[in-house]
Amino acid sequence: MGSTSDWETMSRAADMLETLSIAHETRVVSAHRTPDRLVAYAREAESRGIRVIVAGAGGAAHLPGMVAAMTHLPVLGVPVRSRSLSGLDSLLSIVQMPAGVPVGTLAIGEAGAANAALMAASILALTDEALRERLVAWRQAQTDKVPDSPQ
Ligand SMILES: Nc1c(C(=O)O)ncn1[C@@H]1O[C@H](COP(=O)(O)O)[C@@H](O)[C@H]1O
Repeated sequence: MGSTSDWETMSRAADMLETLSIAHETRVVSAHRTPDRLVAYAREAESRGIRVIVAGAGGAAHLPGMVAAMTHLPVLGVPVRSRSLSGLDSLLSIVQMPAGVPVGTLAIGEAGAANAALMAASILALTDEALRERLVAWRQAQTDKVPDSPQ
């Protein structure tokens, strides 16, 4: 994430990864404030064994796109809700990538963060049968919790 202030949102992704027993790390990396850290993180991620990167940022959210420019790993972007423009700025900054450098962009805020983790799980489950089973079970539990009437 671009700032510690994003953690309230991005912790939803970490919680979901925890729930699905997916190994993960959390880092604060900013294209604007820590550009050298960004370059090192993006360039070294694949060789460190990372398989999917979830990048959350708000406002002028260049982080996901810059990471995607420097790695061949899948990058999932989460637009964090901003104070001034409620995250519309974050969304547009992340989603409007030029052709050739994709960022899989999720919804603004907590739902987007949780869904980024679920999307990462789906990607990883393609080559991990045990994870696929945990993901299917989680989805089924979600379905089972939905009442068929409001009262
Ligand atoms: N969008 C970016 C980037 C980046 O894109 O690299 N780095 C920080 N930020 C964002 O600035 C917002 C305000 O940050 P502060 O709360 O630290 O002032 C955060 O949502 C962060 O993601």
